[in-house]
Amino acid sequence: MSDLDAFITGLPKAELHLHIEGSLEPEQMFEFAQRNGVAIPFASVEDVRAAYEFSNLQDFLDIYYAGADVLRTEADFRDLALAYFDRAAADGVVHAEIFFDPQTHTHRGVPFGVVANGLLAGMDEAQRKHGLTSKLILCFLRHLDEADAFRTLEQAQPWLDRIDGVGLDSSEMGHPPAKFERVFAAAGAMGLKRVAHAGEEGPPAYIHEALDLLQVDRLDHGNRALEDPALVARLARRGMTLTVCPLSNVKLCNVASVDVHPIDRMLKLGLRATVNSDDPAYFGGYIGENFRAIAQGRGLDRDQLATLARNSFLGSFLDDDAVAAHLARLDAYLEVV
Ligand code: HPA
Ligand SMILES: [Zn+2]
Repeated sequence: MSDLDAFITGLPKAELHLHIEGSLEPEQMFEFAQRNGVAIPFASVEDVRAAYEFSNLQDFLDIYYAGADVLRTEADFRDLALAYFDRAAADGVVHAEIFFDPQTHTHRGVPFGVVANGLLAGMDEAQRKHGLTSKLILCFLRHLDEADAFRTLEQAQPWLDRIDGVGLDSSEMGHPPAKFERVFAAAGAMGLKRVAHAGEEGPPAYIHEALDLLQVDRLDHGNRALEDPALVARLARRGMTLTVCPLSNVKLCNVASVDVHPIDRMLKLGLRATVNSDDPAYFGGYIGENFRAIAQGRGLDRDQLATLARNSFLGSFLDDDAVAAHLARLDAYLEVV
């Protein structure tokens, strides 16, 4: 391992943009398919990996929703979550705020509680096993309508003490944040944090809507804000956290390569950017790989990498004392390396 690899791995960090269904590795897809008696349209793990060539978000989503069909039982969701936390812990993640897509499961007959209880069991186990803390964010699928999102929020009621926020994901183009203004207001009134994918493929106007209509506490991706200087200034002034996902941006053809990724431009513009893995099983790497890819591609130095890690704690939904404790641990690490 090079010095830089070791520095990145040891850097305490939080992951703020991770779809747990997107951590389903091909090997696990076969394992779950077999134990649940589910047929999958692939002959081998290599076949699955070969299918992961995407030219846009929708290409990926089609295969991602198909893959999720092997997830049936509480044990599946627990094992899925724990496998992610094992990898995250090995990459120096000490806190993770993970997304789940309940509608992907309830629409095929898997009850909300099976999903939530399984994930929560995995989260509890990760805390015992690794000391890794986590929070759960319920994402509404934006290609479905708002009434469906309201039904999902209703189904979540018994678990709201263990769910920290709501998010908005799936096909962005043609499904602007405005479509979900009322359900986000309802979630906010319940005390839930609010985040939304915006500006991944969609225009800067969608980011304005996420801020103005959804009142988001954090912005997922946000890359296309760079096209709108007034928006950049607004985000910087507010200290809005952007959960940037470099390998995802490249795999979904939103950025040509990590060599031209705008992560350092975002930092220079005063944006509170963070590095995250999005759907690591599909996009070629977990958070450590994302850090390494941009460090190499953009020649980031240790100070810039440390800023990205610091931003991950500042942008988390942890309370002030916990954030201060993580920042102190990060500073202590930077003192000794
Ligand atoms: O990268 C993504 N973008 C939008 N929706 C998603 N759902 C899973 N991953 C993604
Ligand atoms: Zn995402």
